Amino acid sequence: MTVLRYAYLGPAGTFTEEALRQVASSDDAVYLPQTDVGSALAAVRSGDADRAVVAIESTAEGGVTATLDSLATGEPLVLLREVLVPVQFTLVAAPGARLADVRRVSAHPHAWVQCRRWLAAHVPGAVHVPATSNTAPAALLSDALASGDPDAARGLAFDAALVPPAAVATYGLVPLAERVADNPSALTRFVVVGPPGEVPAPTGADKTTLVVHLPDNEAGALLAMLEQFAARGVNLSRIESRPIGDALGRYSFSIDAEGHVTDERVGEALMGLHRRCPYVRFLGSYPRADAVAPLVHVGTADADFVEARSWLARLRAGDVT
Ligand SMILES: O=C(O)C(=O)C[C@]1(C(=O)O)C=C[C@@H](O)C=C1
Repeated sequence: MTVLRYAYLGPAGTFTEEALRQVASSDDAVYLPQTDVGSALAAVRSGDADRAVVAIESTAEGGVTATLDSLATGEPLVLLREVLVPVQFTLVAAPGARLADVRRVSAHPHAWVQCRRWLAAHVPGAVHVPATSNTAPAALLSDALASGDPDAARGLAFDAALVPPAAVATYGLVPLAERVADNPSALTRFVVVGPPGEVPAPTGADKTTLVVHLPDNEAGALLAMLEQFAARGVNLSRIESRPIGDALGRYSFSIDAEGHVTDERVGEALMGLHRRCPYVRFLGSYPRADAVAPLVHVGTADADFVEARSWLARLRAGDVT
């Protein structure tokens, strides 16, 4: 059995690691924690890892821009699978700390956004100390407590940290508050990313992710791009614009479409994009985590496209009956 190496946002205990556990147990795979999403994807590009697991979208923030931007440029990578993880936090601090004394809270920027209202209500005026991941401050606090120096924890840049509930035990920390979240149903969507070369087989409930640039200075170019999907009955579940970065006003569209590249309607939409748009990057077709099959509208099933193509072939052969 090939043991795959997975790069992901560490240190241990992140939600990303929770997503990775749904994909491969640490008994059957090598876990390679990284300091950021860009490094996890770079490890796949350089061949130091076989796969990366990265957050791509959350109910709080929408697209994870570090992931979207890294996938949109550079050596091509493809998405192989998606995984959903419910997200709630535990506020941790050194033993003996009181919620009323918390002035500085360390948190990943996405965690901060997901808990903003809770923080305003329970630690009003607390300053955000940004962290590179949800467990980076947990590791710092744990090291400070383990050092045996009673002043080490006081010397940290924060009084408390928002961490994934599972990280509390991993780092031997004390919870100050649990189930911290503005939205108790918050979800983060993660993707498993690999080098190009394989497209997961269609399941009937799939997603296709694309990066599309529009022609410059063309009125209605965005509408024309969207029509490629609409005319073929392809529903979009996410579309967002990201700056291309070379000039103001130039944007790249990151798109999740329902369906698989082998579906006729998705294939036809892709051909339309290829004809109309200056740049289309295919980031893969993979099974939907919720396994919900798309609604197929009248005239957009595979058989409808096949039949329409043979009708056209008959017309071209002079058969107009
Ligand atoms: O995986 C983690 O724990 C992270 O720190 C990253 C991340 C993210 O990038 O969105 C993951 C889940 C939460 O939405 C907040 C932060």
